[in-house]
Amino acid sequence: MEHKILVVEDSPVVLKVLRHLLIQNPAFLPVLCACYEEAKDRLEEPGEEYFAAIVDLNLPDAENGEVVDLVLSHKVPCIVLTSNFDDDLRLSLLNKGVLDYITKDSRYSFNHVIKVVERLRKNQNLKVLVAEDSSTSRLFIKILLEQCRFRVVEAENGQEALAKLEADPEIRMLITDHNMPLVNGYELVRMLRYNARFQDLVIIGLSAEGDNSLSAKFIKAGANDFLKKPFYHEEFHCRVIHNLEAQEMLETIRDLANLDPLTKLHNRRYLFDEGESYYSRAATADTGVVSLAMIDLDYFKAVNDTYGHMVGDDLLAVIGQEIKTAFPDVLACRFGGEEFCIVVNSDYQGEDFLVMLNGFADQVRSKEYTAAKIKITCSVGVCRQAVDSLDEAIRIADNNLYEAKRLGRDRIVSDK
Ligand SMILES: Nc1nc2c(ncn2[C@@H]2O[C@H](COP(=O)(O)OP(=O)(O)OP(=O)(O)O)[C@@H](O)[C@H]2O)c(=O)[nH]1
Repeated sequence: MEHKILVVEDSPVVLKVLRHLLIQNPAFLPVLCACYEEAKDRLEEPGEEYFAAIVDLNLPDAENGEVVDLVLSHKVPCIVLTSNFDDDLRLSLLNKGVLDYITKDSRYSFNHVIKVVERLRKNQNLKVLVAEDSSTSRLFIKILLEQCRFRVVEAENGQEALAKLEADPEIRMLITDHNMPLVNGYELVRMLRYNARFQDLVIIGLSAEGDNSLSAKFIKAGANDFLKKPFYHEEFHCRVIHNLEAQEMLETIRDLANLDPLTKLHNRRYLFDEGESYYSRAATADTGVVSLAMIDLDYFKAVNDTYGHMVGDDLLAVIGQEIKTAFPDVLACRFGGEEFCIVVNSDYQGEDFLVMLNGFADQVRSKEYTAAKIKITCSVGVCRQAVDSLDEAIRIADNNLYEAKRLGRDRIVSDK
């Protein structure tokens, strides 16, 4: 969906620069206005919705920042880009609810503005939970977050917060007060950090003024950051965004380390890191036998030779997707080349793993893939017996895969 960005600026050069930077992102459609009246007409046009506005304070027909009130009265997030830095003016603008106040002191200022708009676009897909028993405080934080286009969920106490986090995996950030009934903020953070599911949740604690030990306690329990109340909303925005961006960067690095870039399945390294725990758990916790399958595409070299390496890549990517769809929530990885590996617990989806593998092989055989309409089959080797380690399971499945190839391909060979 395209987002209209209103730009109100009397300098044609600045308008041109902002337009150029905004259109680099196809999600943005800049709407340029050279004066207050033009902006007013645009905003009042029926059915027009603006995602954000970038405004200059000094316009030929409105010299004292009137455009800010105009934009805010239409409930459009407003970013001020101005040539004069003035502390009092900055404070008064931030109090009005301006999202950011950026001075045109270098060419980096323009990039900063674009970064703010891009952040807003990402925020609209992110849910933030505010856990706070005071409704006034909760509403204040909710308004601050909604200004940044976050989707906000509320909880009145720690227990409700926990229930909402359990029920809604889309919540990416928790902002929690400490003094709450049932479960307090500090206990809530401790509980969450003991649960692997919430490792990636960004947590910001709120501590009351004068309670110096609480902020440290929050951090020790696993919060990413804390804010002392009362806080200035510029600091609030900065901390929220910085912590979110740090977490996003961490996830990107983790993806780069663990995912195969072509198929988006896990890579071999991840299989060896995680797969062993399936077998150790099965041995110690009596969770049933783990099954492992090696899936190898047949005569894949011929695909490369006939259609070229790029088409071969496309085919591998689409087969990766097929595996993801056919076996959701399993440990599935690209083992190497045109070979894939799947590890499942015995209770996986309550279905027989061999039946599922047969269904998958039937589906691959019946389809035509890529623009070149390629027909392909796969051979599968399976290990379903109880073994002590991942290495042992791979060795058995690999032998069975070799046997499937030897018997003519397009088949599944399993040890039981
Ligand atoms: N396009 C593409 N090809 C790859 C990639 N990785 C490995 N291959 C090719 O996969 C082919 C595998 O060939 P072989 O090991 O002979 O296997 P095959 O042709 O599938 O024959 P069988 O396995 O015996 O049925 C080779 O041509 C590799 O170059 C990749 O990332 N992209």
